[in-house]
Amino acid sequence: MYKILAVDDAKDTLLLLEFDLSAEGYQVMTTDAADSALRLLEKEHFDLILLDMYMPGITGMAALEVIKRKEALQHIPVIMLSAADGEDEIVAALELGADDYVTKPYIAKVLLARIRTSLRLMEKNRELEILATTDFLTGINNRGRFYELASKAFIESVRQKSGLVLAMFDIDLFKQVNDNYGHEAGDKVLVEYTQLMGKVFREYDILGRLGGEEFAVCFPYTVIEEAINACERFRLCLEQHAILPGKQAQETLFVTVSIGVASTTIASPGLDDLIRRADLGLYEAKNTGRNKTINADKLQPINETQAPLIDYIDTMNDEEPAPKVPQPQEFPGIDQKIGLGNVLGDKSLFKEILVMFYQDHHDDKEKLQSALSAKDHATAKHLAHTLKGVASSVGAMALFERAKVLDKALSGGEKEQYQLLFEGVAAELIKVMAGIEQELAEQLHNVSS
Ligand SMILES: Nc1nc2c(ncn2[C@@H]2O[C@H](COP(=O)(O)OP(=O)(O)OP(=O)(O)O)[C@@H](O)[C@H]2O)c(=O)[nH]1
Repeated sequence: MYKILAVDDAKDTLLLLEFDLSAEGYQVMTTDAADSALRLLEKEHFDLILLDMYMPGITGMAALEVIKRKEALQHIPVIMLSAADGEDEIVAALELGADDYVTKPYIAKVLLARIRTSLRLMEKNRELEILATTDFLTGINNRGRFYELASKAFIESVRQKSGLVLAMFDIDLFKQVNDNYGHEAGDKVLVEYTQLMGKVFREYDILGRLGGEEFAVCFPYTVIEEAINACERFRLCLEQHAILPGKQAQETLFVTVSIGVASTTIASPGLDDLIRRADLGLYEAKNTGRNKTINADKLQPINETQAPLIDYIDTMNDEEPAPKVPQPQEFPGIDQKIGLGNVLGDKSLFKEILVMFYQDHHDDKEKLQSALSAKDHATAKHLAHTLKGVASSVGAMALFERAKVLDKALSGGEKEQYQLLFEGVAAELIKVMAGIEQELAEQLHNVSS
């Protein structure tokens, strides 16, 4: 039931309004002064306001100005009621933000019709706002809304000198979920994952889906240790959370998540910097085995001039990240445990796949370079994206990471990064392809002849 606030200094008008509106099924509250109306609006929720223009004390126009300036109130439709029917008054009220203007004495039928129209418009605006700010699949804040809310929380934390923490989340090897169980199952995982987030984190933590399988949480009034505890609680819950990939599915699946966490304890010039640092923690988590939370505040301080590049450069070091368990490195640049795992340990099938990978992608370096030189970024993106996918399938994880950052840069239009990132991909491609060439020379020869 809609709740309407009627404000008028004439008691008889209030009685009449109460009668007409109640008869139409609205819940009505009345008050005879603007100051008490503003106090009521602070305390209670209303769906619409009927506001007299001229009242002793604060005028209706002054109250209107306050309502339309306050973020929490400005969406409430206001219909001005006035005996004054001069065009200047009407224009002034509408320009100040009134949604409609009705002259007194009013005709009940007309006033009720105008109320219905205002409420209908308000509903449509609400729906549009939800569409514009909510992630369609999971129902949580989308990227834009997350940034808006987190920015406000950041500014508030600076004002209040209170702690604020930002965490970036990325589901591990999510591509494999899609590849093995289908896209619908992938969507189901994302939905259940978000529901679990909603259960584990507090109501006033800000959750957002930044895109794909990437999520973020902003923790206002929180120190990093508390946020890490919350993230770890979530990570452990997720690890044990069995997901049924489809209605008819027999077996359940499990996913894990990598998390990077950064706080404002380390002077942050802004939210973007905080996000960038949390992202570094996330990369570190991915590069050191996944399914873990990394405190980015404890990572090596970054030379500020290098900072914008760091997302990309950190995966382009000459040194490979040290694997947890040393792997027999038959194929340079390829983690056989992962590659073999993808074909359920079938070694001969794995070798066949490597041969196919070689055939299809050994000249990707040249193709990528010529697409970039021709500024054909759509083709370059397609190549990088495909390479990323197949590299992870064969276990070429460093190549996967480098193709991934190039793919991401191409999606984001970060032109100045393209060549540098391409060189990282090219170096890794040369290494991986040379290894396959050397180890599988015979098979490659058989295929080509
Ligand atoms: N089902 C589904 N998949 C999505 C959605 N958005 C993105 N994806 C998929 O998420 C996958 C992300 O894969 P990658 O970026 O390669 O990373 P990953 O497999 O999670 O590997 P790591 O992040 O390195 O652990 C891609 O296969 C996308 O197609 C979505 O809305 N639904």
